[in-house]
Amino acid sequence: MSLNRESALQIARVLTEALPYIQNFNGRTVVVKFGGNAMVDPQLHESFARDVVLMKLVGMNPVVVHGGGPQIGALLEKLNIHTEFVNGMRVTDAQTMDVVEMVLGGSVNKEIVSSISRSGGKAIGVTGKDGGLIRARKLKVNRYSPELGASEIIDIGHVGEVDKIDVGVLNVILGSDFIPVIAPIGVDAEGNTYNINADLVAGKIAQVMQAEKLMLLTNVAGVLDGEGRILTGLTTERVDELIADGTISGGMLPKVACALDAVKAGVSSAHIIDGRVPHAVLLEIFTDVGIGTLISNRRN
Ligand SMILES: Nc1ncnc2c1ncn2[C@@H]1O[C@H](COP(=O)(O)OP(=O)(O)O)[C@@H](O)[C@H]1O
Ligand SMILES: CC(=O)N[C@@H](CCC(=O)OP(=O)(O)O)C(=O)O
Repeated sequence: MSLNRESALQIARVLTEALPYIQNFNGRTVVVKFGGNAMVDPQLHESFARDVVLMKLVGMNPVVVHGGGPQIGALLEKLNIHTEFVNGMRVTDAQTMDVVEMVLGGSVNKEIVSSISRSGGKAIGVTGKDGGLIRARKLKVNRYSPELGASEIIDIGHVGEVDKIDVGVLNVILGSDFIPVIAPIGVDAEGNTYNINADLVAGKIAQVMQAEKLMLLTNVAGVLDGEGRILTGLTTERVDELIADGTISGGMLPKVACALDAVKAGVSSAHIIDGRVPHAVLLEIFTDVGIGTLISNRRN
């Protein structure tokens, strides 16, 4: 390949721009949540895997947590099983739980492991059941009832929240130089299985690992305001306002909540980024280009 001087300098500029980031992030943990929507496109899948492998090769510790909502939805539809969401969480009866476990712990998890391997990396795929990685408890969901004129706690079945993460399991995987790829399924002390929103798992793992960054890849440009404009930075106060006035709703609720919890608990920064942009992870980590919403713990 022959390059003219201008193009060669441009490439060199981009590479040198990455240098301080490579130095700062050396040995640091970065938790990346790969959403089910971004996985649907094979090219995005491939570019995501390459970004993660590159992070590992330059000395970072990427930890991948994945979703799979659309993939679960597709199998439920094939099986003629009705599904619905409350506050961004899938109502999960016993039959749905079986499908969730099959899809998240099976095809989705293994597809990510094999794309990382095709890109030259080494990954180990686990669910939260493996090694007792994710101890879960049943999630209590509050929903406003117009009939009662107040909020009520409703039962949405086998949906969990993280009770405890066993960091030892992650350290064994990371210590052997593998990239952990984690499906968001947990288990309680009695052995009951729970479906956990992947954003919540990513946020908790970032907290217990005291990660440098939590990155939540999604299918929108970031958190949007009422006019559809991207909000590049969000503070605790602003988030509260946007939830109260209904601007942040549905699947964005758990994302924003866990990003805030993570930064409050010591994670240096949390980002909600556009997973539809090829190499979104790479751009966020190694360049000055901002491609989503940065959530910080600052109060104005
Ligand atoms: N203020 C907001 N800004 C952006 N997206 C929002 C907002 N409020 C609700 N959403 C919805 O949240 C969705 C992202 O959540 P979700 O579908 O669960 O994504 P993922 O599969 O990536 O976890 C967006 O596609 C959008 O429909
Ligand atoms: C409780 C709950 O809602 N669990 C999610 C788990 C998968 C997930 O979070 O997938 P995405 O990140 O692709 O949305 C679900 O059943 O869809």
